Amino acid sequence: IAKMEEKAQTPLQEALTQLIRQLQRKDPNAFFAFPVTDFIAPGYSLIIKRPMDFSTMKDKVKKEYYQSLEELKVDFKIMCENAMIYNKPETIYYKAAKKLLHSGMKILSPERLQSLKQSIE
Ligand SMILES: CC(=O)c1cc(-c2ccccn2)c2ncccn12
Repeated sequence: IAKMEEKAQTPLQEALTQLIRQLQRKDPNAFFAFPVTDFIAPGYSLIIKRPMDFSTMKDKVKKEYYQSLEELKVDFKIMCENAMIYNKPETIYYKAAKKLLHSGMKILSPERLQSLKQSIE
């Protein structure tokens, strides 16, 4: 059976993987773990033009799509904003997104990213 070869992560990929781990801890219900389907959210793909979730972010890290830490921050904000667009304010998903966005902005603060960037160079 072919052994799945693990490719060594670059310093940037390492940092991105760590950040996603920290962010996902703030989503204990795993509402943001996987893409939202039209099955669980009727009409989702018609309303949300740029879907995003943590599994997609991890895939982008693996495929070296992200060239900077800021690009992860962009996707994270889109993910949270999508949930606050599709879901009504009184829903658990809207409230979870608002809370996640708030916690995430601390984890992805300019100061934190700047010091992380210096450690990668
Ligand atoms: C993130 C989001 O908008 C979301 C996640 C979910 C979700 C995620 C995991 C398990 C169940 N539901 C969801 N369900 C209905 C409507 C919206 N959502």
